[in-house]
Amino acid sequence: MGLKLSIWEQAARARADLRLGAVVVLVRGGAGVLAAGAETLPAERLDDLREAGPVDLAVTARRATTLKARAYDGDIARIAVDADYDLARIRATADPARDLSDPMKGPFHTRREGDAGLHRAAVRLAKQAQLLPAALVATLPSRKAAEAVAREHGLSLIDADALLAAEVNAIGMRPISAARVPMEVSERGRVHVFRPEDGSEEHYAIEIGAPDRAKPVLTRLHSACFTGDVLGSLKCDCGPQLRAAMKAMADEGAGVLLYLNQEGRGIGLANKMRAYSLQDQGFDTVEANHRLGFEDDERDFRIGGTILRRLGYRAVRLLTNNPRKVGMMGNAGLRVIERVPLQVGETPQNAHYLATKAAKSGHLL
Ligand SMILES: Nc1nc2c(ncn2[C@@H]2O[C@H](COP(=O)(O)OP(=O)(O)OP(=O)(O)O)[C@@H](O)[C@H]2O)c(=O)[nH]1
Ligand SMILES: [Zn+2]
Repeated sequence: MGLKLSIWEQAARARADLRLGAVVVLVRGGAGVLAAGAETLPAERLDDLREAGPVDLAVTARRATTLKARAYDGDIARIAVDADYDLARIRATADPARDLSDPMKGPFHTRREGDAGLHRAAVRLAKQAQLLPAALVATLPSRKAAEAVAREHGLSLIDADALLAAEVNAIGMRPISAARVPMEVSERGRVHVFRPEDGSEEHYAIEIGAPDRAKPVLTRLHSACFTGDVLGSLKCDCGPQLRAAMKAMADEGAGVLLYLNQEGRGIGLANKMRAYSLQDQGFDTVEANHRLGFEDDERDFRIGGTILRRLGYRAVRLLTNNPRKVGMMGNAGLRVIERVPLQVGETPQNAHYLATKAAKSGHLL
């Protein structure tokens, strides 16, 4: 029957479940677990997890470093949640907000026996759901037992290997709608909305002027920055970059702006504000992401390449200072004929931020 959910559909549903505080079931080989977001799980469900089996808090190796917990599983650490751990302590372990004012209550016991594949998938789902990258994981006796729990309680059931494998392929993008939007910089504007086939956030392509598909088009891959784009925040250079890119396209008579909903370099606005709060405590933009348990950049720029190809473009002149964007466009089958620097909007408030990106994230000055 065609009613069976695809791995994308299962993952989209599980992301929504985690955001709500619901428990999902993950299976791999003969093993199965219950998994939940450390940030969202209600207190009464922690007792249910404990009844089901031994509970771990799965965090990234980045977060484990801050906690001084040993990560035996490469990118993941499995912290044993002892019986005396309450939810407040679990959340304080996952959330760095009070690392300084309320220093960690370690030492932590991290597991090294057994396999972390299910924990890795749980953290991956939490990241995709734009929650703190930390998951509570209760190990069940077997895959069969896990499947029975999923059936009995109507919980989402996902194969962990299929979830992690699905990310390897670039996501398909469906064009949904498009219309003319005259703008201040150019009366000839056209906004296209694309919907990813994995049910994640929509992205936009804005054609300015009259781009010729036979020639390399002036292009900007812009990641959403609510604070910079909308509020005019002085902490970053996003707003000035956005406007300068649009003006360059208008001056040239043609260009494509890709407005990608990857707020906070892919961690979402809630986590970005957590990162800003850490920056208020003295950490730089990269350290703040790491303390939260994220990489400094969690974006997948293949999205932009896929959209450009759908629109019929094959070669670009890319407005950016970020060499990773150039590399990823190449991976998505777009030829980058030229990198066009985009250095605007330096303020006293963002000078340190820009210097950090140059020193630690490879941005070109
Ligand atoms: N996590 C995090 N994200 C931030 C911070 N400051 C800005 N951002 C996000 O960074 C992204 C802006 O990056 P871009 O300007 O697209 O890209 P870039 O990597 O700086 O490369 P350029 O093309 O050279 O501008 C947006 O998604 C912002 O929301 C921060 O301190 N922490
Ligand atoms: Zn910004």
